[in-house]
Amino acid sequence: MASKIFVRPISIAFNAFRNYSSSSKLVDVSINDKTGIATVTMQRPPVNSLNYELLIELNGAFQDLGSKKIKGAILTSSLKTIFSAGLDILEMYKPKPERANAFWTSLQDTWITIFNTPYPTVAAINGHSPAGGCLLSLACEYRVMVNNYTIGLNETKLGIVAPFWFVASMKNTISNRESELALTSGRLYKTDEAFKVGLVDETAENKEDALAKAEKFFSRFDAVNPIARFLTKQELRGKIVKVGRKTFIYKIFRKFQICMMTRI
Ligand SMILES: CCCCCCCCC/C=C/C(=O)SCCNC(=O)CCNC(=O)[C@H](O)C(C)(C)COP(=O)(O)OP(=O)(O)OC[C@H]1O[C@@H](n2cnc3c(N)ncnc32)[C@H](O)[C@@H]1OP(=O)(O)O
Repeated sequence: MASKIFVRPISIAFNAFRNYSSSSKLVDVSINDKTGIATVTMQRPPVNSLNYELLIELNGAFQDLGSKKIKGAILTSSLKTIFSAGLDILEMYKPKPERANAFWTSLQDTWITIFNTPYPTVAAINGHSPAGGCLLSLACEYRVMVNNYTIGLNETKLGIVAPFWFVASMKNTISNRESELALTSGRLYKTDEAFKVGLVDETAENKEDALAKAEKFFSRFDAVNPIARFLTKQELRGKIVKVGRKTFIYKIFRKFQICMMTRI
């Protein structure tokens, strides 16, 4: 039975391409019917800060793509100099418990969805990408970043403790040693510095260049069985997701509040 699944020809997996474009207020999704590559564009000016509504739309977009048999998906931003400024500060300022719960759940769900997609993913980071913005890119399988911007998990500089699954995402990408140095100091890397430590896989001159390089990444899977690929990805990433799910909002929230209070 299993071998039948494994020999399913790739052409069958990809024969469902069709012109597709869907634009909601905060996220635009388009699929190129020639290449089968989807582009998911965050469009929440001024800085694509991640509030509940944007996270819900992002999560929905990546989930929907799972049923469209695409070749891969690129996550990028419609803004000129910002990929994402991370979590919306207003969601964290004196939040109502229900909203805080829904917000936190939507963040974790979105991370899990992107981290676990059956199709390959690339972040085309066309601007600054601190904290939660960096997390989104870490959830993708590959990162191409335009020169002269910054990226990193800078939570400690803000007096915030990065949750376990933020840390695990970083450690899934760069070494444990570099993660420790980066996270404890809240380091934001310039594009070239991020490239040197492997936080980004390629640098780009501009957004077009980043998108072209992102598209090229998918071609390395042309001769790879998509199901075998996905099962391998799950094998590599599954444990991180399991532990991530156990991280409970109130533990994080309490740490955050205590931390913030000590700063006031
Ligand atoms: C519940 C459980 C909790 C649980 C809590 C646990 C949290 C754990 C993890 C936390 C993860 C996070 O992502 S915490 C968020 C971390 N994010 C950051 O530190 C980013 C801060 N922002 C920046 O560094 C910069 O703004 C940057 C993105 C580079 C853009 O710089 P620019 O000079 O181009 O633009 P700016 O003038 O600074 O910003 C333009 C406007 O956007 C606003 N803005 C900037 N960042 C914003 C943000 N993150 N959220 C909202 N608004 C933001 C500014 O205030 C400005 O508003 P106006 O003045 O009105 O125009």
